[in-house]
Amino acid sequence: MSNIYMGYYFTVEPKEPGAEILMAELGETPFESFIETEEGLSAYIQKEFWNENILDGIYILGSDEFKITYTFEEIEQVNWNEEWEKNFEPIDVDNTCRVRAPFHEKKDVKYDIVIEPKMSFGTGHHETTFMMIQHLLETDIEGKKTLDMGCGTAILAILAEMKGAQPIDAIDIDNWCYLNSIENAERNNCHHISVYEGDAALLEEKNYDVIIANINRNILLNDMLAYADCLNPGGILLLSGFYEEDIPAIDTSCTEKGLTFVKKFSRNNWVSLKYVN
Ligand SMILES: C[S@@+](CC[C@H](N)C(=O)[O-])C[C@H]1O[C@@H](n2cnc3c(N)ncnc32)[C@H](O)[C@@H]1O
Repeated sequence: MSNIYMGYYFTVEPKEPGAEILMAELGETPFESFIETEEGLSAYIQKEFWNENILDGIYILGSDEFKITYTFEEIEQVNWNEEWEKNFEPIDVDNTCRVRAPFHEKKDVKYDIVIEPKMSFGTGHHETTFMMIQHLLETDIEGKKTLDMGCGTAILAILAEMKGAQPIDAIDIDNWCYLNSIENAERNNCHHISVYEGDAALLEEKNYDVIIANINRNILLNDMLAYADCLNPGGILLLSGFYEEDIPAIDTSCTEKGLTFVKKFSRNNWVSLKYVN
Protein backbone atom coordinates (compact mmCIF):
# COMPACT_ATOMS: atom_id res chain seq x y z
CA MET A 1 0.00 0.00 0.00
CA SER A 2 1.29 3.48 -0.87
CA ASN A 3 2.66 5.63 1.92
CA ILE A 4 2.09 8.88 0.12
CA TYR A 5 -0.79 10.86 1.58
CA MET A 6 -2.57 14.11 0.95
CA GLY A 7 -3.03 16.01 4.22
CA TYR A 8 -5.86 18.55 4.51
CA TYR A 9 -5.82 21.13 7.32
CA PHE A 10 -9.25 22.64 7.93
CA THR A 11 -10.07 25.71 10.00
CA VAL A 12 -13.70 25.42 11.06
CA GLU A 13 -15.85 28.14 12.65
CA PRO A 14 -17.74 27.40 14.79
CA LYS A 15 -15.66 24.32 15.50
CA GLU A 16 -18.51 22.68 17.45
CA PRO A 17 -20.27 20.99 15.76
CA GLY A 18 -18.64 21.91 12.42
CA ALA A 19 -15.49 19.77 12.72
CA GLU A 20 -17.52 16.74 13.69
CA ILE A 21 -19.95 17.14 10.79
CA LEU A 22 -17.03 17.65 8.43
CA MET A 23 -15.35 14.51 9.74
CA ALA A 24 -18.55 12.51 9.34
CA GLU A 25 -18.93 13.68 5.75
CA LEU A 26 -15.29 13.03 4.88
CA GLY A 27 -15.63 9.60 6.51
CA GLU A 28 -17.99 8.67 3.68
CA THR A 29 -15.18 9.27 1.16
CA PRO A 30 -11.75 7.64 0.92
CA PHE A 31 -10.34 9.97 3.61
CA GLU A 32 -9.13 7.52 6.23
CA SER A 33 -7.61 9.32 9.18
CA PHE A 34 -8.76 12.34 11.12
CA ILE A 35 -7.23 14.39 13.87
CA GLU A 36 -9.17 17.09 15.68
CA THR A 37 -7.02 20.21 16.03
CA GLU A 38 -7.41 23.50 17.87
CA GLU A 39 -8.55 25.19 14.66
CA GLY A 40 -10.73 22.37 13.36
CA LEU A 41 -9.63 19.17 11.68
CA SER A 42 -6.76 17.52 9.87
CA ALA A 43 -7.75 14.79 7.43
CA TYR A 44 -5.60 12.39 5.46
CA ILE A 45 -6.20 10.43 2.31
CA GLN A 46 -3.92 8.09 0.41
CA LYS A 47 -2.78 9.79 -2.75
CA GLU A 48 -3.85 6.85 -4.89
CA PHE A 49 -7.48 7.42 -3.82
CA TRP A 50 -7.27 11.21 -4.14
CA ASN A 51 -8.28 13.49 -6.98
CA GLU A 52 -8.50 17.26 -7.10
CA ASN A 53 -12.31 17.20 -6.93
CA ILE A 54 -12.35 15.02 -3.82
CA LEU A 55 -14.13 17.70 -1.74
CA ASP A 56 -16.82 18.42 -4.35
CA GLY A 57 -19.62 16.52 -2.61
CA ILE A 58 -18.84 17.78 0.89
CA TYR A 59 -22.01 19.61 1.76
CA ILE A 60 -20.79 21.49 4.84
CA LEU A 61 -18.13 23.33 2.82
CA GLY A 62 -20.93 25.19 1.03
CA SER A 63 -23.04 25.78 4.12
CA ASP A 64 -23.72 29.33 5.32
CA GLU A 65 -23.68 28.20 8.94
CA PHE A 66 -19.95 27.46 9.01
CA LYS A 67 -16.86 29.24 7.80
CA ILE A 68 -14.40 26.61 6.62
CA THR A 69 -11.03 27.26 5.02
CA TYR A 70 -8.28 24.76 4.31
CA THR A 71 -4.85 24.12 2.93
CA PHE A 72 -3.51 20.81 1.70
CA GLU A 73 -0.20 19.24 0.84
CA GLU A 74 1.35 16.01 -0.30
CA ILE A 75 3.07 14.12 2.50
CA GLU A 76 5.71 11.47 1.92
CA GLN A 77 5.70 10.03 5.43
CA VAL A 78 3.42 10.96 8.30
CA ASN A 79 4.60 10.56 11.86
CA TRP A 80 1.27 9.42 13.25
CA ASN A 81 2.56 9.02 16.78
CA GLU A 82 3.61 12.63 16.87
CA GLU A 83 0.28 13.74 15.42
CA TRP A 84 -1.70 11.69 17.91
CA GLU A 85 0.42 12.79 20.86
CA LYS A 86 -0.42 16.37 20.00
CA ASN A 87 -4.12 15.78 19.58
CA PHE A 88 -5.40 12.58 21.14
CA GLU A 89 -7.23 12.88 24.46
CA PRO A 90 -8.30 9.74 26.32
CA ILE A 91 -12.02 9.04 26.24
CA ASP A 92 -14.21 7.61 28.96
CA VAL A 93 -17.35 5.61 28.24
CA ASP A 94 -19.83 5.45 31.08
CA ASN A 95 -16.96 5.71 33.66
CA THR A 96 -16.23 2.05 32.98
CA CYS A 97 -14.12 1.93 29.86
CA ARG A 98 -11.23 4.30 29.12
CA VAL A 99 -9.53 4.36 25.75
CA ARG A 100 -6.12 5.98 25.75
CA ALA A 101 -2.84 6.07 23.85
CA PRO A 102 0.32 4.48 25.28
CA PHE A 103 1.65 7.88 26.35
CA HIS A 104 -1.36 8.73 28.53
CA GLU A 105 -1.18 7.98 32.24
CA LYS A 106 -3.01 4.87 33.44
CA LYS A 107 -6.09 5.41 35.62
CA ASP A 108 -8.14 3.06 37.72
CA VAL A 109 -11.01 1.95 35.45
CA LYS A 110 -12.51 -1.45 34.86
CA TYR A 111 -11.54 -1.62 31.18
CA ASP A 112 -8.36 0.26 30.33
CA ILE A 113 -7.78 -0.02 26.58
CA VAL A 114 -4.52 1.21 25.06
CA ILE A 115 -4.70 1.99 21.38
CA GLU A 116 -1.99 3.23 19.10
CA PRO A 117 -4.24 4.19 16.23
CA LYS A 118 -1.77 5.19 13.54
CA MET A 119 -3.90 5.05 10.41
CA SER A 120 -6.72 2.86 11.63
CA PHE A 121 -10.21 4.01 12.51
CA GLY A 122 -11.26 3.20 16.06
CA THR A 123 -10.10 5.33 18.95
CA GLY A 124 -13.49 5.57 20.57
CA HIS A 125 -13.77 9.22 19.57
CA HIS A 126 -16.13 8.45 16.75
CA GLU A 127 -19.78 8.23 17.79
CA THR A 128 -20.20 4.80 16.25
CA THR A 129 -17.29 3.27 18.18
CA PHE A 130 -18.46 4.97 21.37
CA MET A 131 -21.95 3.48 21.03
CA MET A 132 -20.63 0.02 20.17
CA ILE A 133 -18.59 0.22 23.39
CA GLN A 134 -21.78 1.17 25.25
CA HIS A 135 -23.60 -1.85 23.80
CA LEU A 136 -20.71 -4.17 24.66
CA LEU A 137 -20.49 -2.82 28.21
CA GLU A 138 -24.07 -3.74 28.93
CA THR A 139 -24.12 -7.10 27.10
CA ASP A 140 -23.07 -10.33 28.76
CA ILE A 141 -20.49 -11.81 26.40
CA GLU A 142 -18.56 -13.97 28.85
CA GLY A 143 -17.35 -17.13 27.09
CA LYS A 144 -19.09 -16.14 23.84
CA LYS A 145 -17.53 -16.85 20.49
CA THR A 146 -17.27 -13.40 18.93
CA LEU A 147 -16.62 -11.78 15.57
CA ASP A 148 -15.47 -8.15 15.23
CA MET A 149 -16.11 -7.38 11.55
CA GLY A 150 -14.38 -4.23 10.28
CA CYS A 151 -12.21 -4.20 13.37
CA GLY A 152 -10.16 -1.06 12.56
CA THR A 153 -7.79 -0.83 15.53
CA ALA A 154 -9.43 -3.94 17.11
CA ILE A 155 -10.73 -1.67 19.88
CA LEU A 156 -14.03 -3.58 20.11
CA ALA A 157 -12.40 -7.02 19.92
CA ILE A 158 -10.08 -5.95 22.75
CA LEU A 159 -13.00 -4.82 24.90
CA ALA A 160 -14.81 -8.09 24.07
CA GLU A 161 -11.81 -10.07 25.32
CA MET A 162 -11.58 -7.92 28.46
CA LYS A 163 -15.24 -8.77 29.08
CA GLY A 164 -14.50 -12.49 28.82
CA ALA A 165 -15.54 -13.28 25.26
CA GLN A 166 -13.55 -16.01 23.53
CA PRO A 167 -12.42 -17.00 21.02
CA ILE A 168 -12.61 -13.77 19.01
CA ASP A 169 -12.06 -13.29 15.28
CA ALA A 170 -11.23 -9.74 14.19
CA ILE A 171 -11.47 -9.09 10.46
CA ASP A 172 -10.67 -5.99 8.41
CA ILE A 173 -10.41 -5.53 4.69
CA ASP A 174 -7.62 -3.00 5.09
CA ASN A 175 -4.02 -4.12 5.48
CA TRP A 176 -3.12 -1.23 7.79
CA CYS A 177 -6.00 -2.14 10.09
CA TYR A 178 -5.04 -5.79 10.02
CA LEU A 179 -1.48 -4.98 11.10
CA ASN A 180 -2.55 -2.37 13.63
CA SER A 181 -5.10 -4.77 15.15
CA ILE A 182 -2.41 -7.39 15.71
CA GLU A 183 -0.24 -4.76 17.44
CA ASN A 184 -3.08 -3.45 19.60
CA ALA A 185 -4.24 -6.93 20.61
CA GLU A 186 -0.69 -7.67 21.80
CA ARG A 187 -0.38 -4.29 23.49
CA ASN A 188 -3.50 -5.09 25.55
CA ASN A 189 -2.29 -8.60 26.40
CA CYS A 190 -5.13 -10.25 24.49
CA HIS A 191 -4.62 -13.95 23.87
CA HIS A 192 -7.96 -14.94 22.37
CA ILE A 193 -8.08 -12.61 19.35
CA SER A 194 -7.21 -13.91 15.87
CA VAL A 195 -6.87 -11.15 13.29
CA TYR A 196 -7.57 -11.72 9.59
CA GLU A 197 -7.32 -9.50 6.53
CA GLY A 198 -10.43 -9.89 4.40
CA ASP A 199 -14.19 -9.50 4.26
CA ALA A 200 -17.43 -11.47 4.58
CA ALA A 201 -16.06 -14.09 2.20
CA LEU A 202 -14.08 -15.38 5.19
CA LEU A 203 -17.27 -16.21 7.07
CA GLU A 204 -18.27 -19.37 5.22
CA GLU A 205 -18.60 -22.32 7.60
CA LYS A 206 -18.09 -20.06 10.64
CA ASN A 207 -20.43 -19.56 13.58
CA TYR A 208 -20.51 -16.99 16.35
CA ASP A 209 -22.52 -16.13 19.45
CA VAL A 210 -21.82 -12.42 19.08
CA ILE A 211 -21.16 -10.41 15.93
CA ILE A 212 -19.96 -6.81 16.15
CA ALA A 213 -19.96 -4.87 12.89
CA ASN A 214 -19.29 -1.14 12.77
CA ILE A 215 -18.77 -0.52 9.06
CA ASN A 216 -21.24 1.44 6.93
CA ARG A 217 -24.79 1.18 5.60
CA ASN A 218 -24.00 -0.32 2.21
CA ILE A 219 -21.49 -2.90 3.35
CA LEU A 220 -23.74 -3.96 6.22
CA LEU A 221 -26.71 -4.37 3.86
CA ASN A 222 -24.57 -6.26 1.39
CA ASP A 223 -23.09 -8.61 4.00
CA MET A 224 -26.06 -8.98 6.38
CA LEU A 225 -26.97 -12.42 5.05
CA ALA A 226 -23.42 -13.66 5.65
CA TYR A 227 -23.59 -12.33 9.24
CA ALA A 228 -27.04 -13.81 9.89
CA ASP A 229 -25.99 -17.17 8.45
CA CYS A 230 -23.14 -17.54 10.92
CA LEU A 231 -24.96 -16.18 13.98
CA ASN A 232 -25.90 -18.96 16.40
CA PRO A 233 -29.49 -19.24 17.71
CA GLY A 234 -29.89 -16.71 20.53
CA GLY A 235 -26.80 -14.90 19.21
CA ILE A 236 -26.37 -11.15 19.37
CA LEU A 237 -25.67 -8.77 16.49
CA LEU A 238 -24.36 -5.25 17.23
CA LEU A 239 -24.36 -2.87 14.27
CA SER A 240 -23.19 0.67 13.66
CA GLY A 241 -21.71 2.95 11.03
CA PHE A 242 -24.93 4.48 9.72
CA TYR A 243 -27.42 7.27 10.36
CA GLU A 244 -30.94 7.54 11.78
CA GLU A 245 -32.35 7.70 8.24
CA ASP A 246 -30.71 4.36 7.37
CA ILE A 247 -32.55 2.51 10.15
CA PRO A 248 -35.53 1.35 8.03
CA ALA A 249 -33.26 -0.31 5.44
CA ILE A 250 -31.04 -1.92 8.07
CA ASP A 251 -34.01 -3.02 10.16
CA THR A 252 -35.81 -4.58 7.19
CA SER A 253 -32.68 -6.46 6.26
CA CYS A 254 -32.28 -7.78 9.81
CA THR A 255 -35.90 -8.72 10.41
CA GLU A 256 -36.07 -10.50 7.01
CA LYS A 257 -33.34 -12.76 8.32
CA GLY A 258 -35.25 -13.56 11.49
CA LEU A 259 -33.40 -11.17 13.81
CA THR A 260 -35.27 -9.27 16.51
CA PHE A 261 -34.51 -5.65 17.41
CA VAL A 262 -33.43 -5.15 21.03
CA LYS A 263 -31.96 -1.67 21.61
CA LYS A 264 -30.76 1.48 19.91
CA PHE A 265 -28.22 4.13 20.88
CA SER A 266 -27.91 7.39 18.96
CA ARG A 267 -25.40 10.25 19.01
CA ASN A 268 -25.30 13.19 16.61
CA ASN A 269 -27.55 11.37 14.14
CA TRP A 270 -25.27 8.29 14.11
CA VAL A 271 -26.94 5.13 15.44
CA SER A 272 -26.03 1.73 16.79
CA LEU A 273 -28.52 -1.15 16.89
CA LYS A 274 -28.64 -4.39 18.82
CA TYR A 275 -30.45 -7.48 17.49
CA VAL A 276 -30.90 -11.00 18.80
CA ASN A 277 -31.24 -14.10 16.67
C1 LIG B 1 -16.10 2.52 10.92
S1 LIG B 1 -14.62 1.58 10.98
C2 LIG B 1 -14.84 0.72 12.50
C3 LIG B 1 -13.58 0.38 13.25
C4 LIG B 1 -13.77 -0.19 14.64
N1 LIG B 1 -14.46 -1.46 14.61
C5 LIG B 1 -14.54 0.79 15.50
O1 LIG B 1 -15.66 0.45 15.90
O2 LIG B 1 -14.04 1.87 15.79
C6 LIG B 1 -14.96 0.39 9.72
C7 LIG B 1 -13.83 -0.56 9.40
O3 LIG B 1 -14.34 -1.52 8.51
C8 LIG B 1 -13.35 -1.84 7.54
N2 LIG B 1 -14.06 -2.36 6.38
C9 LIG B 1 -14.63 -1.67 5.36
N3 LIG B 1 -15.24 -2.51 4.51
C10 LIG B 1 -15.10 -3.76 5.00
C11 LIG B 1 -15.55 -5.05 4.58
N4 LIG B 1 -16.27 -5.22 3.48
N5 LIG B 1 -15.23 -6.11 5.35
C12 LIG B 1 -14.48 -5.95 6.47
N6 LIG B 1 -14.02 -4.75 6.90
C13 LIG B 1 -14.34 -3.67 6.19
C14 LIG B 1 -12.60 -0.55 7.34
O4 LIG B 1 -11.29 -0.80 6.85
C15 LIG B 1 -12.61 0.06 8.74
O5 LIG B 1 -11.45 -0.27 9.46
